[in-house]
Amino acid sequence: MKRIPCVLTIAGTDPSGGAGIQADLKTFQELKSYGMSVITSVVAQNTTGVKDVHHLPEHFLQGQLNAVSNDMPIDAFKTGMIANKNMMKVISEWLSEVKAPYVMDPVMVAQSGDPLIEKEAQAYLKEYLVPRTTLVTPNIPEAEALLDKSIESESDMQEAAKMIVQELGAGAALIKGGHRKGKAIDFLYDGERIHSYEAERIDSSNTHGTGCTYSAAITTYLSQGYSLPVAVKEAKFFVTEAIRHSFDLGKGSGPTNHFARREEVFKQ
Ligand SMILES: Nc1ncnc2c1ncn2[C@@H]1O[C@H](COP(=O)(O)OP(=O)(O)O)[C@@H](O)[C@H]1O
Ligand SMILES: Cc1ncc(COP(=O)(O)O)c(N)n1
Repeated sequence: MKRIPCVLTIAGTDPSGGAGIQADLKTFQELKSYGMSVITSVVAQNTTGVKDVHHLPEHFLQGQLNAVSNDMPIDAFKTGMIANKNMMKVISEWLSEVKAPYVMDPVMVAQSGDPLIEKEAQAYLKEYLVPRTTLVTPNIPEAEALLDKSIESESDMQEAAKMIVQELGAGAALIKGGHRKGKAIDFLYDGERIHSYEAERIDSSNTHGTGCTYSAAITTYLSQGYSLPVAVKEAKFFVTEAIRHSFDLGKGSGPTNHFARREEVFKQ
């Protein structure tokens, strides 16, 4: 029997289950790849925000990366929250040993506005990690921070996607329009052309972890051999349905619903 595709996330945690490692593993499972995880930081957070953060020591990050890659196949992987430069260095060295597609969600602040990465680390991320990616998936504030440039219009978004590839050296860039008004449009530049992905804006505040879920879904589809534009198209459908069928859980911005594509959910 052919083995199951194996997919890894390297990210921070969310004990309330909506974002970070927990959202990634749920997505991998739902979309039918074998999920694995390496934790960078343990975050005390919920739908209302971040209460506390504990960054794992570098040797612990290294130990987890070695434990996975010395033993398991990796068909695609993603990174989410990497809070500081020292952790980025460990990941950067590990990257030289791994040949699989790499999706980076350049996580900077939580939905609640709480910072998840040290300011000085942004430059390191840009210089050493972005050029090693297959795809980077910034939201608008993250793309603005990466390019030091403001992004207002759809043509600014497309221009930003091109700049992240042509000037920062990413393999491809997907600029997500979740933070704008109107339709939820994202633009992918894959080094050849711009692809656009459009969905209606759902009137919901349950968007905690949408970026994590989206990038995890793209990574899962890449692990299954889909091309990048198709992986993004399928993942966009997944995240849109996950927002549409979300539950009002918690007192803040609730989580998305990772079961949303299942037939029994559509029948409700
Ligand atoms: N209210 C919404 N309705 C429909 N799609 C949304 C909504 N909010 C975000 N999205 C989509 O969810 C995905 C995640 O985008 P975004 O919220 O910008 O990322 P992040 O979680 O990193 O801030 C994108 O495809 C975006 O277009
Ligand atoms: C550990 C961790 N990683 C990422 C996010 C961002 O989540 P969002 O997708 O809501 O911006 C988060 N809140 N926590």
